[in-house]
Amino acid sequence: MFFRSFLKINLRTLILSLAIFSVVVTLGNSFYATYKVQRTLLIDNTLEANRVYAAKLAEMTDVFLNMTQDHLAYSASLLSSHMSDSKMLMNEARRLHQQSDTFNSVVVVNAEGMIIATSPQTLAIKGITIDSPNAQQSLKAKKPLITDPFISPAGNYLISLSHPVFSASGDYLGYIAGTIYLEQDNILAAILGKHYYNDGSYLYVVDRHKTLIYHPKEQRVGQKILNNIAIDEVVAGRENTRTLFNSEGIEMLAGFAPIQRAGWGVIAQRPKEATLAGLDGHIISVFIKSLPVAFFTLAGIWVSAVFISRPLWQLARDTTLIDKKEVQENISNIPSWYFEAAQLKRAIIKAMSLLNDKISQLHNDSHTDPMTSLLNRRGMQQVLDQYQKEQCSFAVITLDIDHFKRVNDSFGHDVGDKVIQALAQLMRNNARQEDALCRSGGEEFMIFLPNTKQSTAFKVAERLRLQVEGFEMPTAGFITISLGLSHWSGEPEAINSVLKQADKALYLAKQQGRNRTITTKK
Ligand SMILES: Nc1nc2c(ncn2[C@@H]2O[C@H](COP(=O)(O)OP(=O)(O)OP(=O)(O)O)[C@@H](O)[C@H]2O)c(=O)[nH]1
Repeated sequence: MFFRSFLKINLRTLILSLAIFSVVVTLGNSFYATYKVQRTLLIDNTLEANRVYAAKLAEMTDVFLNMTQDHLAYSASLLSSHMSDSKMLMNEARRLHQQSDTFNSVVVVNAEGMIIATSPQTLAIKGITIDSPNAQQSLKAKKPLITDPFISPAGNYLISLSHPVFSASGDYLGYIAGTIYLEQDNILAAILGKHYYNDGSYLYVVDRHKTLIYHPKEQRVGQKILNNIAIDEVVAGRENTRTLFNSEGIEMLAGFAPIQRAGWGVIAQRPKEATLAGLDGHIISVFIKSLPVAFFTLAGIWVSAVFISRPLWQLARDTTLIDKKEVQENISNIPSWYFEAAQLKRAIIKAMSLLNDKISQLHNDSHTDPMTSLLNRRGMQQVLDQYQKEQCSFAVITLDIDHFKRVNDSFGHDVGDKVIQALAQLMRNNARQEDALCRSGGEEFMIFLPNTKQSTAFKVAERLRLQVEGFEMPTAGFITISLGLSHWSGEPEAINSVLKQADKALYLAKQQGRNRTITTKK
């Protein structure tokens, strides 16, 4: 069923459908590929931008920590011969504290762990011996150190950078330490704590134990984060990018880098949704911009489809009217501008002319007598139908060879045939172009003379009779014919009755002695 209706689709529709299908598939595929490429590009670029940003901050933090350690080292060298000079200790602590916003406080601790100088002095911890494990890290280390975050005796959440103080003879005398409060303003907070994103992006810093040191949500500072692949990697010292879900289940594009000096990690991340937010609009604008070209392409295809299919369509249409007279000329006039159409047109024209020849030959064969090439009874009937249709008056002569049996009997059938053919030729010689000659039976003939008066027809009959009489037939010699004549002047008289009258006249001619022409009396 489908196949049958499929066959009825015309070539133009087929070309158009195929072209539209190809255009839609190609465009759709291009949009999909563009979307995919843009999406991957946006994600990769964002991941890379976050990694670079995190790496830059990590590098700046490393530079800052190195510089800070250098400052502490310088102070430690100044204090090595003045650890018992409390005024000197106090002045150096103040200088270090006040020269920049690096430290929130500075303390000097002796080898026994007792705080012997502070700045600011309001700290009120001078004389206290430190006992918390975190605070004791610097004492035990006896080398430059950045502590893990801890809560100070004064209740601040901080980290401490310390440098040991040795005497000229190399004895350990204590250390000088600067503290950086993680929840207050200072240079490190300015580097790591303040960022100006407004699209849901943010940055945070973890220490070597995966504890948050800086985070935009201050309440989360101090929280330990487990099950975060970015944090796992960055504390292992790797700089990389990752797509992950944050604690709120939001998909994030994270770039991270370690701060080598402290063993911390900086993680910069942006929501994937915010990254891709503009992409749909971008693709829609690409689609809208490509519409005019798509429209003109389709219009071009449509025009081409019409142009290409027209010759074939015209050929197909005209071949369905093959029985119409003017079809061959119409087909010849079809402009077939490409090879296949031209070949097809040529083949159709050739087939049609062969067919017409064959048909007219068959028509001739079925309407003529093969021996004499005169009309047979079918041909005669066609002529009569034509006269009747056109109301064309005519005279009819029926004629018959006299004693033809004798010819056959005396000379044989072949000679008889030759006589019949010779008589047919004599009839032809006597006839006008418009006369119709017919062999109506074995040795019986009829001559139809359109638009001819009975008297004229009589003269024609007599002329023929005399010619036959005077003509020597091959082998058989001389013969005679008898003729009967009648006339049809149009309706209402039936044509058949006119033929019967002619037959009757012939019969009379035979009866009256043969070799004569008899006209019917009306
Ligand atoms: N050779 C030959 N003979 C034919 C043909 N058709 C009919 N005949 C013969 O024509 C003869 C007609 O004979 P008849 O009907 O007796 O008439 P006829 O001998 O001509 O005598 P009338 O017509 O009375 O003068 C028959 O012998 C047929 O066999 C033909 O095609 N060829």
